[in-house]
Amino acid sequence: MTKKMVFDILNLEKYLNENFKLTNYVLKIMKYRVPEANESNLGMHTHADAGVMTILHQNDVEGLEILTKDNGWLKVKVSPNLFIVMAGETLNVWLNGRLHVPLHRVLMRENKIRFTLALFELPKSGKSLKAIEQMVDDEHPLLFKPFKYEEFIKFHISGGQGIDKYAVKAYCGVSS
Ligand SMILES: O=C(O)CCC(=O)C(=O)O
Ligand SMILES: [Fe+2]
Repeated sequence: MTKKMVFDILNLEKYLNENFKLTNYVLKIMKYRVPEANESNLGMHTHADAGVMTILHQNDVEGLEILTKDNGWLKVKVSPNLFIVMAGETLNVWLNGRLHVPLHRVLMRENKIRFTLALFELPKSGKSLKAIEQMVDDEHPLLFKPFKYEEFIKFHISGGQGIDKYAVKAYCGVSS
């Protein structure tokens, strides 16, 4: 739904049906245990989601923090009615950088086990992922080289991105 809204706003409706064939959905429940006294309270390090879109929902334990454009950490309040929708780096590859992809992390500040329900929209294997032609012009030069998600994952697992938090950008970003 959110992806449809984004495509509509950018006049990309005609690409939407084709685009849906490129992805799968994966539902995950994540459990974060309470850190031991001698452990860091970092539940998940700072990252951008590499896929297309993520929808997150939490139980009653806070912890998700989103890096704002002015470099502050926004602590997400939990609510039974709150679903967080986040753009991932692959969406921005298709849109040639038109979106802001948020960096985020999890800090375990409360002394409680934390659960997150996450629905990830992820690219299918074997498909070439590249900017939609309409998004590339003289004012918006190509920002990412075409790539395959499974090859990116190999690079990511091998630590190829180094300390770069935008892993897809580190993998196939066009250097200016
Ligand atoms: O647990 C959370 O709130 C965030 C999880 C997350 O960022 C992820 O799985 O990519
Ligand atoms: Fe994430």
